[in-house]
Amino acid sequence: DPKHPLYNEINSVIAEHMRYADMDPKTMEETWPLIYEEGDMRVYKREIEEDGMIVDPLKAIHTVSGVTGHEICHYFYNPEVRMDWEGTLESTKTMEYLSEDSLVTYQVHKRVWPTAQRDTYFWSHIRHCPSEDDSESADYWVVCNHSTDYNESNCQMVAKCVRVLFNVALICQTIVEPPPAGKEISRDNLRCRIQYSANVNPGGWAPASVLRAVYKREYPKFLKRFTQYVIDQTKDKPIMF
Ligand SMILES: O=S(=O)(CCO)c1ccc(-c2ccc(C3CCCC3)c([C@@H]3C[C@@H]3c3ccccn3)c2)cc1
Repeated sequence: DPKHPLYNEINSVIAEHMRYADMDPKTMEETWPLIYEEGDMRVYKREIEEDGMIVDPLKAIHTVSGVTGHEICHYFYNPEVRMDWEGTLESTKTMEYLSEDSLVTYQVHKRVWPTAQRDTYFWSHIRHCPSEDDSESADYWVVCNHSTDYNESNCQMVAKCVRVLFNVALICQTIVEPPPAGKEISRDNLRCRIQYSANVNPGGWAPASVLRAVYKREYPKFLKRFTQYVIDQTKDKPIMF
């Protein structure tokens, strides 16, 4: 029985993202042009236009030491800390908690000259996908942010903003190097493999050259800033497995 009106939609969007989980860099590079590489971070992008709109899908694979997938997803999902790490936002407002793992948010992005200011209205969902008993499958934590029009009429929107439509997923896998026998697991034994995918439709006219420059500049910056934020927030805290 659907727990709330978006329950079924969320389930099918998550299932779709999980189908593409675990893209290894080899397979990626065959079909996704690499646009940025720094340390363990690789950012890939395809150039796609839909009725004259730049809708370039983006995928990033990153490995971050010292944190778990649960911690990465916890801070990515938590609306209370969004402004602490999201440098491109002017405002964020939690409109409604659908359950403790699903909520609806309205955000206004900082204007990207010369384009009109953008806003987003989306559901967020956080989920732990444990590996099955056969332990073939891996253990994932997932957060998905997806545009919606659910109860939009209740939302006081900022005038003149162009609505961006998007579908974003953050899929994380924790790798634990077992510590010496009898020793407790410390953050030195942790690595988190992150797969970030973003499909963003800018929602209205924007010059292709400007958009592609923004994508190329903003995504790596965004991923670096967010992952560093989680490292800083968790370093003196007990590990969230
Ligand atoms: O990971 S999330 O779910 C985190 C929720 O806060 C998310 C991240 C980014 C966006 C996003 C929204 C608008 C725009 C553009 C479109 C025209 C003018 C602004 C962009 C462009 C790609 C560039 C960009 C990338 C990263 C950060 C900010 N800017 C991205 C949406 C959601």
